[in-house]
Amino acid sequence: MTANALLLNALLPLVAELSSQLPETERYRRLLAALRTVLPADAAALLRCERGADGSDWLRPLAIDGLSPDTLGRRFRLREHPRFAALLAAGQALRFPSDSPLPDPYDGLVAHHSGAPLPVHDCMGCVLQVDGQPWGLLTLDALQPGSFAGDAPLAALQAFSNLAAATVATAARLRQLEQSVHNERQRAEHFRRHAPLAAPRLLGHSSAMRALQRDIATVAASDLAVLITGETGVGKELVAQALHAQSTRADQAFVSINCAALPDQLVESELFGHVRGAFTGAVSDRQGKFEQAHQGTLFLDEVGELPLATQAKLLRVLQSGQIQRLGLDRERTVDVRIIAATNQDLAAAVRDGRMRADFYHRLSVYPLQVPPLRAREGDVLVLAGYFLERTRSQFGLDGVRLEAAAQAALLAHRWPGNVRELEHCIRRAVLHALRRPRPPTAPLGIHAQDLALVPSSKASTHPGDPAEDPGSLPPADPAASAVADPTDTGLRQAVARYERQLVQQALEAHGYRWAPAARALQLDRANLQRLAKRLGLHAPGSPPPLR
Ligand SMILES: Nc1ncnc2c1ncn2[C@@H]1O[C@H](COP(=O)(O)OP(=O)(O)OP(=O)(O)O)[C@@H](O)[C@H]1O
Repeated sequence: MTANALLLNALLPLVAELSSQLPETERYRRLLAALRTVLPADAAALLRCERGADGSDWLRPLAIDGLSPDTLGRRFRLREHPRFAALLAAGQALRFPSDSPLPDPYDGLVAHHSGAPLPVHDCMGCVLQVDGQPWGLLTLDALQPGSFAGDAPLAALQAFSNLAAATVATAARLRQLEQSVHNERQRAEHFRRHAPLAAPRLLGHSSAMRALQRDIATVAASDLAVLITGETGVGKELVAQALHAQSTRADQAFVSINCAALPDQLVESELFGHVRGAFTGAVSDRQGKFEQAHQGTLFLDEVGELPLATQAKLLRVLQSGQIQRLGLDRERTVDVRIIAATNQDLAAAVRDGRMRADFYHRLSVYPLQVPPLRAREGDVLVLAGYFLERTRSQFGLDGVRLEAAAQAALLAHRWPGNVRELEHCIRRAVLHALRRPRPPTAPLGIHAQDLALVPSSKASTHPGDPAEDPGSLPPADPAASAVADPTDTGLRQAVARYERQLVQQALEAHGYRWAPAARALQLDRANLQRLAKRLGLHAPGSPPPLR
């Protein structure tokens, strides 16, 4: 193989490795290994030029090959090492005569030769220039005199050094780029956490909503704990955001936690944080939601789901303002405003012993009731328009029109899943309407049947009837709820079909939320999820499959 081919063979993998995730030390080590395949030597080193605080110049080994490992811990002061100084001054590849009287910086450090000083040997090196400045040095030592004789080794070293310098420069740029991407991400994350929450659009002109808006404005300015109640999907989280956005804490964090979404063992660690080793799996220190919300607002969603023991701890935090990370003795003071929400009857939960009375009273200093959608006269169309517009722009449609019969159907429906149900219904209706052929420029018309609403659902308006109670199933569609005739299909299939209807109805009734649907079916959430999966039902939160 020619010298050039050898050089190319050694360098190509180096260039390829530039884009890999190799740590810097490994990259440099491979660079030296490649150098030694081009130019056989007993020792090679890559050293970085550095300037000390006192202005003196130093060389720090970055990678070594054939030198004792402790070399990596040394630093060479330039003025004490005339060979290094000569290499830097030369600005190009330089070979020292075998009998050069200049002391060798690697005396006693060559791995296969423990003696010092080194005997007569061959030594050459070359400076790596990056952006016109000396960046470092490559050095090669061969114990056999004459190893580097002739012009070829010098030329090869020079060519290698030029490419190595380019490699180093590119690696440095990649690192800078990674660093700036990392910094940008951190800034964005910081901004996301601390940016003032844009006041959410709490749509609705009904008198019930106007009263709620007034209540929000009244209590927002205070630091009182607020308990937001209302059926599932009425917009409790939106109300919490509105409270925060109108409070004096608006430019601080709004942190939310869904108390139903976490297993009991994790809730406390999520709320209060933990230190490394506090429990199995706590591999590092972690801030809890309270610390994240310091000076801001903490929103405890589905607060009725908190275990009793956690309620007691939370109560202490609310009274003292002191939190303690799991596994740490020390307490820290936090300044957090609590807003909690629930779709349960917490007073009943207190009576049943599922909620501590003291915790309940502490939370409900200022209760806010969000009205169900059916109690907001006319708002359903305002909201439908808003969701239609959002879906239109998501799907890149020119125009979407709600036909008169569809408007009437929306107004007639009782909306047990409230605004969330409406949101899903509109998205599903648009998808449904899109399946109909239409002239390319015509706006998409949403017909009543696209909404797939159950017309009988307004029938009952008495308090306490199934539709008033978010825990119950909505009135059933006669077609959907007819029990499958087992003689048609066999018992097993008929039962599966019936199960599927019940689960589907419960999910729809509860805005496709697992927890309340599971409660209504008297199952626990995990069992319901397994059952829905087995029955081939879609996940809550995603629009249901088209019928
Ligand atoms: N007045 C409103 N204006 C605009 N969007 C609304 C309004 N009320 C609710 N929404 C939307 O409806 C959906 C459900 O609202 P949200 O999650 O706040 O309900 P929730 O009462 O907290 O539900 P859950 O009890 O299930 O936790 C969200 O997408 C929310 O943005």
